[in-house]
Amino acid sequence: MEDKTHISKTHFQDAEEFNIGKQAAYVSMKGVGHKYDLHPDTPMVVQDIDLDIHRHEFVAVVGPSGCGKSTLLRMVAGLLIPSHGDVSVFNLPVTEPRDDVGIVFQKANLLPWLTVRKNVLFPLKHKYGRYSASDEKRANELLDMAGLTQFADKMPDELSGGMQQRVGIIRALLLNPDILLMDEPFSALDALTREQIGFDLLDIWKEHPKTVLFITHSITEAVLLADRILVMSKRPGTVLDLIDVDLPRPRSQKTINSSRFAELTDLIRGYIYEPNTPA
Ligand SMILES: Nc1ncnc2c1ncn2[C@@H]1O[C@H](COP(=O)(O)OP(=O)(O)OP(=O)(O)O)[C@@H](O)[C@H]1O
Repeated sequence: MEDKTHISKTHFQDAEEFNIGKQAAYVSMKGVGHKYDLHPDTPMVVQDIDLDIHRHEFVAVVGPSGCGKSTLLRMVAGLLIPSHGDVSVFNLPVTEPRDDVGIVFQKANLLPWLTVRKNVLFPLKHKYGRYSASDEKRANELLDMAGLTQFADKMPDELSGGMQQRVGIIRALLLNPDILLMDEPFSALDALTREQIGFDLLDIWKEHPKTVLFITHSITEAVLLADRILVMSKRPGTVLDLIDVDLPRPRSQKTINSSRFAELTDLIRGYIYEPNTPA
């Protein structure tokens, strides 16, 4: 059996060493573009993307459907190598998925034959062949934080969609990634659950700070959650603006009702619903 302590240190040492240079970007995209088919006549999907995401920053990406938001995330995740430009994590080119980068997708994809707690612990078990009592304690703490303690021994199909998505987030957090990539994680949820789970995510993020790249269709969700918002044009997706969300934290329902919140959402709506780029 592999020695987990050793593995963890090896995988996470880039982040640890990188922390020395605190000003440097955890995630960096320089001149990034991509086309899935390299034929000269095939148009780019995304183009000329420059973005630095710093330690513990929460950056959301919004843009019209098909503008390449998920493509960007997949490049940071190491699931896709850009055809143009450079993507780096901790100043290292991204060539494959990394253990210190967690991903949450639209569907939680829980294993239906495992309890909630075992689902959360599954990546550790899969990676290291076992998990420790302290891993289990941490899983319980995170489940508690997400209000899921009484569901820990239930099977996934006994949970609502919102609960399943919370479990997916906790599962990603249990590996303690330095970077969390979230690809429309709440888009399958109803509006009320979606808003509540957004607040839950902010609580978890406050207790367990991560560098977050969050893809969403929802302008209000982006403004509620993020420190900065990358607004993309329609395909080929380029950067229309990178907006500082100067709303105080902690954010609450009061934030949503504030005039500044309305100004920021209006600004982004203006970008997305105006014909910024030719069809
Ligand atoms: N594996 C692939 N092969 C070929 N084309 C792809 C592939 N994945 C995505 N595309 C195309 O790239 C474009 C951007 O897709 P992507 O999913 O990144 O956009 P998106 O902004 O996340 O979309 P949405 O908001 O609708 O989820 C789309 O036109 C899509 O059809």
